[in-house]
Amino acid sequence: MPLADVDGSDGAQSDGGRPAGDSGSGDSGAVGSVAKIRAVLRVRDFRKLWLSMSLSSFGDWLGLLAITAMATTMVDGFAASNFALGGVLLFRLLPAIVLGPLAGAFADRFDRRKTMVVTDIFRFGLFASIPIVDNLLWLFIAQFVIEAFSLFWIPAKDAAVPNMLRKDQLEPANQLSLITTYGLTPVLAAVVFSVLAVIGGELQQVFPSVNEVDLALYVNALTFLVAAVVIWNLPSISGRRAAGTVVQQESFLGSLKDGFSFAGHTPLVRGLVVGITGAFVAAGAIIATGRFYVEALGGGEAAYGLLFGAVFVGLGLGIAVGPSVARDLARERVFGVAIVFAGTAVLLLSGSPTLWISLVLVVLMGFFAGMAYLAGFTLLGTEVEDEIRGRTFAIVQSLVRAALILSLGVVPFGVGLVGQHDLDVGPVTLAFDGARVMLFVAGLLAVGVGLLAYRQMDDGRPVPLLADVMTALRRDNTARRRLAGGGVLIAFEGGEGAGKSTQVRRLQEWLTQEGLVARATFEPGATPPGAGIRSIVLDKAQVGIAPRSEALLYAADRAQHVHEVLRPALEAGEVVITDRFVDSSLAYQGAGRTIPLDDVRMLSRWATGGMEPDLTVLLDLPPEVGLARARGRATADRLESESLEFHQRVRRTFQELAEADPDRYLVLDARSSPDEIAAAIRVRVAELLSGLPLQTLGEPVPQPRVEPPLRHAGEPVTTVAHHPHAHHPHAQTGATTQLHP
Ligand SMILES: Nc1ncnc2c1ncn2[C@@H]1O[C@H](COP(=O)(O)OP(=O)(O)OP(=O)(O)O)[C@@H](O)[C@H]1O
Ligand SMILES: Cc1cn([C@H]2C[C@H](O)[C@@H](COP(=O)(O)O)O2)c(=O)[nH]c1=O
Repeated sequence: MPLADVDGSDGAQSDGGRPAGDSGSGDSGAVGSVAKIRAVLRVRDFRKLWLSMSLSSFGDWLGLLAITAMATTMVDGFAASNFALGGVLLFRLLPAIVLGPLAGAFADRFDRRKTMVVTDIFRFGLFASIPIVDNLLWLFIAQFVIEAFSLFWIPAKDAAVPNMLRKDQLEPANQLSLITTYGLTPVLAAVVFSVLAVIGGELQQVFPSVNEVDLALYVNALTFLVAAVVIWNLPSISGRRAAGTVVQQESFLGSLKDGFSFAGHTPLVRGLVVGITGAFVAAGAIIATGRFYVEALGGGEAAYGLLFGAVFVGLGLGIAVGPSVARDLARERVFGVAIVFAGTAVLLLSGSPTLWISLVLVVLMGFFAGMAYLAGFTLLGTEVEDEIRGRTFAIVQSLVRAALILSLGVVPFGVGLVGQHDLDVGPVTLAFDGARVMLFVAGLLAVGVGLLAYRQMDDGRPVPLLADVMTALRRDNTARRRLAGGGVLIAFEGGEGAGKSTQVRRLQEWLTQEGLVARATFEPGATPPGAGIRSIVLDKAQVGIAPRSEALLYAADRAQHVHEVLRPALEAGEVVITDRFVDSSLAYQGAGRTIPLDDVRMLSRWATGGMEPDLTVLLDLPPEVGLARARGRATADRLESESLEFHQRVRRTFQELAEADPDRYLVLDARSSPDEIAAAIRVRVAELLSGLPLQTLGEPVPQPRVEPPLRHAGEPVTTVAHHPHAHHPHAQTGATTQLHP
């Protein structure tokens, strides 16, 4: 995959790219949509493509305004101008049904950059020819051919974008494209069209044959020429095709068939196709019933305009803020759920008694539709392989247009067929009409396809939807990991000599006896680079380490620990017990060394990618007692040698952290006997693990007692019992049954 040129710090496609909605850890939620879009725009090739795309989109809207104006003025009479207008729209939508899939196969087979440049040049010529030929028939033909060329351009572009960006950048990139295409450029085109109307009047005095419509069409034509030049200079659009690495063995028809077969047999794509098509049938029904519906509510032109505008307000909001609302929820789920909600809004709309309620429902409907469209579009980019992406996009685009034509054509008949009726229900008389009935049917259809899409795409996720939504809304990544079958992280914290190592070892032994895969580990020093860091930070001879350097050293050890030990083990569904984690940095470097706590927190969050323990056991002990225990064990290291006040600040901070989040902490008096402490820990851990899908040892496997790396001379300590990537021959995943504390 080619690397696009990046001006800023953001990389292009890399293996580290994570699909939108992937519930992997990370702090992505904290990054606002605007920042993400800015980051996407720093990718130079994408920025150029986006600019040229925006220009073409602006031209397209301007062209549509000009063409519709031209068509209606070319004929006389109300009926004829309506026919001309309908003809323009029909000739715009029609080619998609026939040519769409062919265009997709073309995009997958041929160099996408060349396809886009050639189609742009043709569109330039055709748009420029309309005012020159100045004839309604040619207008229809040109319109048809232009649309046909657009059909080759769109899948080539849609399929090329994922090659320019990382997977996690696709959603903001789609947000940007959709907002530009359906929000900014139509408004700009309308403004420019009005300006051209003024200029056109002036110009006509000099060139009588040129009016504002001609001018708009020439400007439009020019935008395609400029886009062709820009795209020609973007080789990354071609992807691997440019390097000639794609060997086409099958025939054109064969690849076309493959496209349909892929869309029909891949549950995710099938779900997307069903959902998007059904949603557009419903959307068509809403457009087709709009006028009748408003009339039935007693509204006129202004009310219709308001309702129409409300759809776009909703759509825009759904696209702009939808991802922030959905947060970490898998986009496969967002898609189906959003369509169901949009359908429900339409169902309610069919029974709405007043225009104001209808307006609110229409905004809501648009909002969920926008969310669904963005999620679906992003999934097509992230989940469909480059080789087949063009065809998949094309099939969806064709079906969307076919769905619109179908419902725009059929629904008005339905409205007429039902007519207007009064229904006597006891003492009340209910008025119902064709528009409401059609809306009701459209709503039902949307809910149905939403559910169908959800079922197709949910693909056996272990997490119930409600729990998934709740944890996503709470931004609780830890709970999300646990729910998704990831392991459980338990941290032990406390001052020197509190008994952490002792309890970590005992807990690991008990869990293993209970048949779970449990791993004990520690900070600092559980990885080879970490061991080097440990020897530096604990070495009393290192007298000049600055507080910030010390914080960075511990953070570096932690980042490696997460990368090499914690994350792989958690992803494998293990119970991981760590002797010290982030809180130690907050207590020692934050309170002890007096670095602002927020700085230490930020550093740790960066190092861990946002990982948090599911449970922290704090063994609380007056420092003088702990230090005495520790000193009885070995000579004091660099931190143990700090003053009593230092260790008191450390203790106080541990206590404050626990007080701030009582649900996540178990605070125990470390002066109790080891047995009492171990028993209390077991009760709490049994509660935490109950029912979770964790790695279990298929049959009892005697745990190897690997001798720990030396932490304190002569001290038996907890160890990484298994190599992080070691395979447990008997391990399997299953819901944890009752543990026996
Ligand atoms: N509950 C307890 N009561 C009395 N002594 C204990 C208790 N738990 C552990 N000890 C003893 O205290 C000493 C320190 O224990 P341990 O190494 O488990 O503590 P630690 O918190 O891991 O210490 P450090 O943070 O300094 O590594 C050991 O000699 C251990 O036997
Ligand atoms: C993780 C971590 C540790 N420390 C300190 C705390 C202890 O004094 C030593 C580790 O020694 P142990 O015997 O293995 O507990 O390091 C720290 O200051 N900051 C941290 O983030």
